Amino acid sequence: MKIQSAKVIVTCPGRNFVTLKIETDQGVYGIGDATLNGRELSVVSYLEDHVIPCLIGMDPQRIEDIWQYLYRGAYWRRGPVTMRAIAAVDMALWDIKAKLAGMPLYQLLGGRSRDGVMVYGHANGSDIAETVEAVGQYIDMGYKAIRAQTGVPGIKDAYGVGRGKLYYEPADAALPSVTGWDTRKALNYVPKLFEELRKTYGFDHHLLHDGHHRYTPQEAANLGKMLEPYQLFWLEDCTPAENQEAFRLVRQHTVTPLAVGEIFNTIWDCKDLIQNQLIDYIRATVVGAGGLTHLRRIADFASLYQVRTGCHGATDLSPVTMGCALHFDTWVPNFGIQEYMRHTEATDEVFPHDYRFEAGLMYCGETPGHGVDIDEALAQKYPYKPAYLPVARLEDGTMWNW
Ligand SMILES: O=C(O)[C@@H](O)[C@@H](O)[C@H](O)[C@H](O)CO
Ligand SMILES: [Mg+2]
Repeated sequence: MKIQSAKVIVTCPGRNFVTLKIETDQGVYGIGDATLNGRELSVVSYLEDHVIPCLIGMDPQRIEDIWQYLYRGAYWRRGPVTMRAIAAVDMALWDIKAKLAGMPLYQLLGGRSRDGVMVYGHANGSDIAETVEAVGQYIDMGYKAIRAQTGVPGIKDAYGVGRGKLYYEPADAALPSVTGWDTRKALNYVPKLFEELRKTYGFDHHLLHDGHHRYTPQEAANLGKMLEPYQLFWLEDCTPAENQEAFRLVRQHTVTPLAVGEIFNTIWDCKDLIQNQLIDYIRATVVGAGGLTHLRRIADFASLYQVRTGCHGATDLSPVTMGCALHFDTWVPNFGIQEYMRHTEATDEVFPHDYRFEAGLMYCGETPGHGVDIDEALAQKYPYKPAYLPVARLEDGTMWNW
């Protein structure tokens, strides 16, 4: 069997997605997600100019060998662009292999470890009252776990506050919009949100919060400590993680569970965090960390240290990634939770899929492959539209972490 052709499909049903389609000489094809929010076209070029020419004629069943070829053969290893391109190839090849085997992907990974996969949704509001109400709506929808993000008085466009209740899209402008940040104001406000949430809804639901890289290690430790009475499921991205050692300071001061990793692209970004038990959940994803082939290596390494998975699942990860993630989540023994930001109806029409949400859990389908396809004719109707993530500045104008 040979890879006969491959193409990149860029579509923008409300937000941009980059999809790789690999076709074999025996008529079976597979698709993979290559979306890098705000830098999409860099991955399009990486795939079209530097990967696809190498793939033609290769045996698509040699998933591992092709992964090693693309990783080692690039010479310039790692990074979000390279690893997303490798991920797209990897997802497409696993899709092909599962179709050839006539099996849903989770069977090839090792079969079911659970029926349903617990997911969490994104509740947000401009202030505590609105956010409390939004969390109630997610509870009413059946979610067992809810991430809560609130606007903060005195902060312009604080992170995580969307313009709608169910759909939240951070890439909101043709050039980066400027948002504000003030840690002191956030530290004085965020704990009050969770105090109110626990007072209103009790402790039967998991609550999560995303620090979105905004705090220094000492500030993150302070926040984690202040949140302890509210028993969060996790505090995510509490401080930038390039310096993995920074989490040791946070860990020393709080037992609030820590999650990190949505921007990680290989095991090397999280090896020290995991082996030193500095985190509780690893957020790396199928699309961000080189596909299923590498993500399961990260998960297996994490299982040695009782670190569980908590894959990122924002709207900028396409339904193809969500489909693959749910097969991974159905198999992975050290599963923690899966993020689930619903895609819009327009997106779901471009990417027909067999996964479903029911009573706070998600279920991958039984279709051979990862269960997601792309409607190419419909995809063509939504041309690429430049969109950037915002940037964040402190009140004195200092560039900060968005
Ligand atoms: O945890 C999350 O869902 C966020 O960190 C993401 O929404 C993130 O802001 C986006 O994926 C960035 O594109
Ligand atoms: Mg996050």
